[in-house]
Order: sequence, then C-alpha cells, then structure tokens
Amino acid sequence: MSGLQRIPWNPNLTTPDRLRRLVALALTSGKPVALWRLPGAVHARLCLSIKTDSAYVGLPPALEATAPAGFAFFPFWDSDHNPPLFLPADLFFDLGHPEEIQVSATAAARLPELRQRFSALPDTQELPWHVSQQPAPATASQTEYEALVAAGVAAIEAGVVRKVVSSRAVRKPLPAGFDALTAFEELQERYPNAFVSLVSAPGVGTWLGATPEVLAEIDDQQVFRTMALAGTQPLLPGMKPATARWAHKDLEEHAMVARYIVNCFKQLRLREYDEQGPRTVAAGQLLHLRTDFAVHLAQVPFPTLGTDMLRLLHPTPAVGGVPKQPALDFLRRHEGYDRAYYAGFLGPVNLPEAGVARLYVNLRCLQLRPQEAILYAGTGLTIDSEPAREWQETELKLRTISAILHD
Ligand SMILES: C=C(O[C@@H]1C=C(C(=O)O)C=C[C@H]1O)C(=O)O
Repeated sequence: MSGLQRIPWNPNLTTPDRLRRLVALALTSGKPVALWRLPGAVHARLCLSIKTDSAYVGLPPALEATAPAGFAFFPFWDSDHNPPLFLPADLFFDLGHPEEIQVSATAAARLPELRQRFSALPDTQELPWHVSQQPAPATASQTEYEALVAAGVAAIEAGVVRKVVSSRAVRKPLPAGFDALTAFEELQERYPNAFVSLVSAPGVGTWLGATPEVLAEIDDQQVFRTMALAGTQPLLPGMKPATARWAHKDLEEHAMVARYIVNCFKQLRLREYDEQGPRTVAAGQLLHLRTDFAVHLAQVPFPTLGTDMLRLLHPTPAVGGVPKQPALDFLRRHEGYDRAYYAGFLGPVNLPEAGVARLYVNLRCLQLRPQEAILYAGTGLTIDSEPAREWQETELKLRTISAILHD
C-alpha cells in the first residue's frame, strides 16, 4: 500500500545537494535512511522513516500490494544483535523527479516542521552515518579460511551436508576523504546491472553494496521472479559470457540452488513456474551461472506467493547450504564471525508502486565504520572444493566492493 502524496520540494538546490540534505535530515535526527538504484535503472531512490520504533520487525516483509510501503533490510540470521528492519516510507525521493518528494500521512502532518528543519541544516559535507554497536567481526587469515573450507569439505564427506557456503570478513581502512554518497555514485556507474544500495539505521550501522542476486521480486506485470545464482569464475579480458565453460563443481553447486528453489515451489504445491537456464551472466569482473524462475501471479491461485516464497527461500543454498539446517548449524559452529546483514536481503516493497517488490541478497557489500570498512565474501563448497581456490574466489568477490576504497 503506497498511499504516498506528491508535494513540490525546494526546487532551487541541485539534485545531489537535495539528496545530501534529505539524508542529513534523517541522520542528524537519528533516523534511518535507505538509498538504492535498481538494476538497469538510471536514477536512485531514497526512503526516509520518521517513526523509527516501528521499523524493527520480527518477520520478513509481506509482499502483497496491501502491505506497508517501505524498504526491507534483513540480516542473515535474525537476532537481537542484528534486528530485521522494515523502514516505513514516510518520505520518498526519486532522483528522476527531483522537483518533488512523496510523503506518507504521518510525514504530511509534520511537513512544516520537516521543511523548517531541512532549510536550517548546516551546509556540511560530513554526514553522521549510523555506526553498529556490535564489535568489528573476527577476520580470517588465509590459513584460517582454508581450514574452514577443509572443515566444510570434511562435513560434506561425512554426509552431514551436501553443500555449505563459507564466508569471511576483511577490515580495510577508509581512504582519506571517503564519502559514502560519492561511493554510492561510483558503485552505480561501475555496476549498471547490480542492485546498488546504501542503508544506514540505528542499531544496524551503515551498509553499502552492489549485488547481482535477486531473492524475490514481483514486477509491475505481476510476475514473481527468483533466481539460482551460483558457480563463479573470473571474467577475463576478451571472454564472452555465452562461451564460458564450467567445471563440474560449479554446475553441481548451481544445481543444488536451482533444486532448492523448485522444492520451495513444491512445498507450496505450485507447479506452474517457468524455469530458464542455467546461463552464464557477468557481475562486475565475475561470471556466474544463473537459472531464472518466473510465475505469472494472475494465472495461479496463490495470492500470497511472493510472501510465502520469500519466507521459504531465505537463506538459499547460494549463501547457506543443503540441507539447510545442518548447513546453518555448520556455519554457526565453524564460521567464527558474525555475518550480520551480509547474505541477508534488502530492497523496496510497494515503493513507490503498490504491488511491486524487489528484494536482493545482500552480497558484494561492506559495512562502514568511522575509520574502516568491513568487507564480506563467501564461496559455495562442494565435495570437490580446494581450500586455496576457495580463498582465491573470496579475494575475487571482494574486489567488486573494494573497488570504491581507493584514494
Ligand atoms: C556468497 C557470495 O556469492 C554467492 C555464491 C556464489 C558461488 O559460490 O559461486 C555465487 C554467487 C552468489 O550466490 C558472495 O558474493 O559473497
């Protein structure tokens, strides 16, 4: 349910200045913000909430057209440390229509105060981004990560799991003069086909990312989509995705994700899905195998399919493992750090159009802290995994987001 009202908004500022000020309006009063750019889209969008308390929700969002409009930010494990968030859309700004903002009834009632605070904001470039209260996560050395991979392979050999996706965090100092909005801009330019996001919220911190993976989407034609994205190799100069060759290990790793998605449809007793793939797709300097799934919602008697699938899908074996619970137990026991919002999911729901939802897996991302960034990457392990290669794959995946940490 969008229910937003359009109002003209301060036309004598440039669009980037208007964006910076709207973000400042939220951050200076301790409120959350989400800024995102959809794959292939030209303009980014911004969501601000003024009722912060109602943003901390227990469940994944409902995706029906009648559900609240806002931005979901969900952790890998839902816990008190990393609360699931749904930012209600009190204020929506589309950078493609910079002359107006859209406001909820709550924000409309407070418009004079918001306008006044907006114009009283100092002209500062520094923004008070939210910082997570959690300690910085443990980071694994190459030896430690390779030991984790070896433990994963041993668990597969022992028949505890068939696939598990191990991951690690890396701490990198922020370059002098680093600015999150400029970094967001750069991510948009570098990765036109990614879902690019910058989310900052109390109790959550600030996260930047450019993910290639759709978790659950309902488009404006009422088509539900999800994808199996797994299997990775570097995109080398002169290489065409369509002619890429894949190792058995990648095909197997991918197939387990695709089978898992089919099983989710089966659990709901839905047979009428369309499956295309796998084909090779590029994501930054990487290639992945992707199978796309689609369901025409008008043609099936499942009005809550999006919501139901979202709840079954997360976390998929692209970031968790197969079977799900033993794989998650393995990660809890062996991974040795807190993934927080890495490999969780995020995206707009009913915002701005009611009935349209776009949720992505939070990959190729980093968490911003005052002096440093925490970067995250993982790799799917199968019985054929070699520890040194899996380390190398995390290094490659880290490059997507570390590209913005230059001087
Ligand atoms: C886990 C990540 O990526 C996932 C794992 C992949 C793999 O193991 O091949 C490929 C794409 C993603 O589904 C990551 O980017 O950190």
